[in-house]
Amino acid sequence: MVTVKGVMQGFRSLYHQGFARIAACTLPVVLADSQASLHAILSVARNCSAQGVAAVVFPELALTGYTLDDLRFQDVVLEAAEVALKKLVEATTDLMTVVVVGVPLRRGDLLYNCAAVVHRGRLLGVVPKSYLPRYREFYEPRHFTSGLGSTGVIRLWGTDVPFGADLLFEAEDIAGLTLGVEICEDLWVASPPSGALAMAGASVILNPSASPVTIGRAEDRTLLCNAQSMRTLTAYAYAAAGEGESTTDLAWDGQISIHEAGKVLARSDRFPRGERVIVADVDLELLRQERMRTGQFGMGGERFRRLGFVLAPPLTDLGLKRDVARFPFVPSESEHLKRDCYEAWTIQVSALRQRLVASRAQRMVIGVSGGLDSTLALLVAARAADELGWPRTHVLAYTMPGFATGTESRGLAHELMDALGVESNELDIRPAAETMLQGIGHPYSRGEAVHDITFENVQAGLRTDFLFRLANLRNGIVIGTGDLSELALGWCTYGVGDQMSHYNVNAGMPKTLIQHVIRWFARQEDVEGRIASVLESIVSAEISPELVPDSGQGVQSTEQIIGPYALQDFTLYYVLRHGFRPSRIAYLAERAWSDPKCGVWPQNYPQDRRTAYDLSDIRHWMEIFLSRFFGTSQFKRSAMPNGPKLVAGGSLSPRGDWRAPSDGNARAWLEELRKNVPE
Ligand SMILES: Nc1ncnc2c1ncn2[C@@H]1O[C@H](COP(=O)(O)OP(=O)(O)OC[C@H]2O[C@@H]([n+]3cccc(C(=O)O)c3)[C@H](O)[C@@H]2O)[C@@H](O)[C@H]1O
Ligand SMILES: Nc1ncnc2c1ncn2[C@@H]1O[C@H](COP(=O)(O)OP(=O)(O)OP(=O)(O)O)[C@@H](O)[C@H]1O
Ligand SMILES: NC(=O)CC[C@H](N)C(=O)O
Repeated sequence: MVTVKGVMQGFRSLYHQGFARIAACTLPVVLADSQASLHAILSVARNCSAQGVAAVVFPELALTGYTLDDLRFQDVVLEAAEVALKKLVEATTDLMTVVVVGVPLRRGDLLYNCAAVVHRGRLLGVVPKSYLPRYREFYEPRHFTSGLGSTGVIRLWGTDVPFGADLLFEAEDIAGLTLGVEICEDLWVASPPSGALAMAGASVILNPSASPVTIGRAEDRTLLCNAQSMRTLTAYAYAAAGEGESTTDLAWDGQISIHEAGKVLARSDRFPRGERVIVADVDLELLRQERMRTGQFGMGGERFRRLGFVLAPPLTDLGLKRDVARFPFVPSESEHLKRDCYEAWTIQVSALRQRLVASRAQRMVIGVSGGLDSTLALLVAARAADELGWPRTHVLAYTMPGFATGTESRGLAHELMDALGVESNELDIRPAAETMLQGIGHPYSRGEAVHDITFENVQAGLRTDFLFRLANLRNGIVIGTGDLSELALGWCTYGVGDQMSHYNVNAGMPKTLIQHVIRWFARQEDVEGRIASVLESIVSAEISPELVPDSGQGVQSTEQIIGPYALQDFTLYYVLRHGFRPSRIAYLAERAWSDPKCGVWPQNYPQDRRTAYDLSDIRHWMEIFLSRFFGTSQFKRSAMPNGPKLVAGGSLSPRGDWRAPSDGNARAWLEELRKNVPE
């Protein structure tokens, strides 16, 4: 990709970052007055071009109006439409935007319902509608011929223009921007043309429509657009006719929407008076990445003709017209968040229940620190016990204070174990830790204040050792607590340490989601007030491993060492699910995180944690993420215990979602970050 003046200049350009700006428009038509419609269409197209829009779609037969019935055969109407189309082509010479507009066109002795694709003074091609509805309120075959399977040219104003259902419009200067067109009913059939267009490479489908409104039809359209964009892994822009269409027997609501891989990116109000234009930046790199993973695209491309055009978009900062979630693992919409919490929780409980049955375990053993991870794991264990009809006392919970255990977390651990009615135990690991430190000749045993990794890992290791031996002693299995974010960062003690367990219910759980699941659980109707209140206290506390004693500078803060989980989970999501370049993730992170007043925070997210991160924070913490994720921590994941995948963003199990060499390095990622992200 070319940039204006070196790479850094393009950093904030949406086109440089692999997005394309797409628009859909509905506008009042004047029936059989192509000149008036042309005027309105041109004014929107000019506006789109000024905003850096790559392609805009207008409704079906927008140049004449859809509801002409037998007037469609009137020569005066058809000639005026051709004249208007010619004027439209000429008027776009200086516009960057590809204009897709519906128009009836004669080809030989036949009439077709077409979409004209116009760019910078050229009619790139004409796509005829394949499926003509003839049921209920529709009579299209009375006038039009189906374009299904058609290929060739159409002669207009003395020149031959590519014509057919086999056309793809390919931007030569924008990687991954290939446009395909289908028209209204084409989307409603069992196998829409956009399926084959996408398989052949179309990444953006534009659909000019004229869909009369009846009760419930809006949802049907949304369902179809979402499903088709998901199935074809495309962006799908839909524009339906509205004002000005005849209401003889029908009415028109002018629905417009832009979808991407199953999600609505933009939509406008329906039944508008006057024109409506929506604009969204579609993620071409995301679509390419998703397609590459499925390995099914790129087939059957030989029977399509590729018509090139040069978009030449500005590579300046045009903003980004799409929501970038601060927390990709946590939906901000409250009903959606509740649903995800329920799903995560239910998956954890059911997976553990199955493992308990299969392993014939009679008890569960778990270390409870009073922190987030072990709290969630304990809740899951207690519910699994209930569902199997076990007494709660078969959950053997151990709090195991070490050299740096705070009184607050210890207190919370006891309150939680008591409130849940599990078997509550306290096991002081310090005597054993002292023996071990002495045995290995650690300076701490000689009275020196050396709190190094060995000092930390002796404690984490002994806790695990105790839990495993207790499991042997009491016919149980050890329930793991380490979460997905810790696994990503290698933030756990390997082997004889919290990296290991018999079954880890949290292995697929991102840190940023855990607090929401615990809060959601605490607010369930059947949860006792006492349990709810201890859970709220746990969720509010600072995240700390409590392995190093407080030397007067406050409690050891995990996030000061490995970075804010908010940012690290952001990077993790895009690395794991989409394989994006670090600089692109940094660009997205800046959009999501630089202004705390922008966008929606998840419900109940504490006000005092609503922070901002600027690009230099993002760059700094991403270096740490990349070094740890690609450079030093894979060996811990390669040997991780079993546990269920939870989020669509991915899991890190080498048997499930993520395989990587245990002796890799982070150089390529760090270089890309340093080279392409401004300091
Ligand atoms: N590729 C590779 N293949 C095989 N072995 C490899 C290796 N790379 C390093 N190693 C070896 O692995 C060892 C390092 O790994 P490890 O022993 O785990 O130790 P390490 O990763 O250095 O330390 C564990 C870190 O996790 C933190 N932690 C521990 C426990 C709980 C929590 C929490 O908050 O939840 C945090 C703790 O504060 C510490 O910073 C070294 O002996 C090294 O030589
Ligand atoms: N004082 C403790 N008593 C019992 N178990 C502990 C204690 N400290 C740590 N553990 C066990 O080791 C795991 C990892 O510990 P750590 O507290 O260092 O960080 P964490 O991963 O943030 O977990 P949590 O949120 O549960 O504290 C805990 O989930 C818990 O199972
Ligand atoms: N113009 C059309 O092809 C309309 C048919 C389509 N089933 C709809 O209602 O949207």
